[in-house]
Amino acid sequence: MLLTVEKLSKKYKEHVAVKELTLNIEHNQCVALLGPNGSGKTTTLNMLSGLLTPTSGKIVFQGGTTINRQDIGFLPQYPAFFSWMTAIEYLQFAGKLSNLSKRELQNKSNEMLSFVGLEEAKNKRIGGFSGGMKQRLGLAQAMLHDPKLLILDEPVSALDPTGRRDVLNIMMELKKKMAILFSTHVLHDAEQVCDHIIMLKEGTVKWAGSLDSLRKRKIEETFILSTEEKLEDWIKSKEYVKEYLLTSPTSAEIKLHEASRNRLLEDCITNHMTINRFEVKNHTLEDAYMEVVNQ
Ligand SMILES: Nc1ncnc2c1ncn2[C@@H]1O[C@H](COP(=O)(O)OP(=O)(O)OP(=O)(O)O)[C@@H](O)[C@H]1O
Repeated sequence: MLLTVEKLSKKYKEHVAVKELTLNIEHNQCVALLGPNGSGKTTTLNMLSGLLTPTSGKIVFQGGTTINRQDIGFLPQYPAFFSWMTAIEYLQFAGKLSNLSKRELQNKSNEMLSFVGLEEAKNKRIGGFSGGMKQRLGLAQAMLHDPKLLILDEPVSALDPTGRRDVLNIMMELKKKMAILFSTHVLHDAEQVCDHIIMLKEGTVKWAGSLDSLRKRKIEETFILSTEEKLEDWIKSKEYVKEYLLTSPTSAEIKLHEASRNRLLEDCITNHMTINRFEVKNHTLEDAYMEVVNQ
């Protein structure tokens, strides 16, 4: 195991931002930390990257109790750049914190800039860079010392679709070489690059596992009913209807109490309703995600 986190908590005064969080990351695994705003993602990543001291709990990195900064690459949510520096100057400046020799740093900086597609912009000032270029430069900086774990805080959230695609593509390449833990509040972004997700809500893990197991999670059957008649009053009067959502005055998504599927259909027929549609709704990954989040 590359990283094991046990019962990690962080309190800001009386406010518990992260509560007894437990997670594991294997070598070369790509994991998305998924959660709405304020769920504790940044606080967690800052603790794992050594920027923030936990209130309690344990972080075990490669079997040791101290985090070796050399083994971790970190891209914060809002990286600070000096706009007057050029891309290559920035990498050389940031790389001084690593143990690379001057020559190694020179070679590595050039290699990383070409890896993130900034070769041609390497002598340009960062002040003129787009958001996507800045994020790619931030990635180059985080990878400069060949870390074993790359921690990225919302790496694509602030980017336009092209910038998003570029960064996700770079992450696809990087995950062949190292483990990645990145935060996002967008399920679709998680789906693009990783196989594992950890869902956070109000500072606790709501669910953790592979995307495939989330997809296969058995979730309550929902029926789609569409008729010529207005539905609301009719649905309300049926005691076997557990929940419903009107998608139009004549269409609804309905959850039923057990074994009442036939009753719903029978009732429609007995009432001489004109059925346009009656089917089981196909659940998407998003539905499974929402069900877990709302539990
Ligand atoms: N320095 C701080 N002092 C006090 N409270 C804080 C501090 N930093 C974060 N919090 C609170 O802790 C909770 C978790 O915040 P955190 O930034 O970790 O969440 P997040 O999931 O990263 O959110 P976002 O997606 O908005 O970045 C929030 O309720 C936030 O208001």
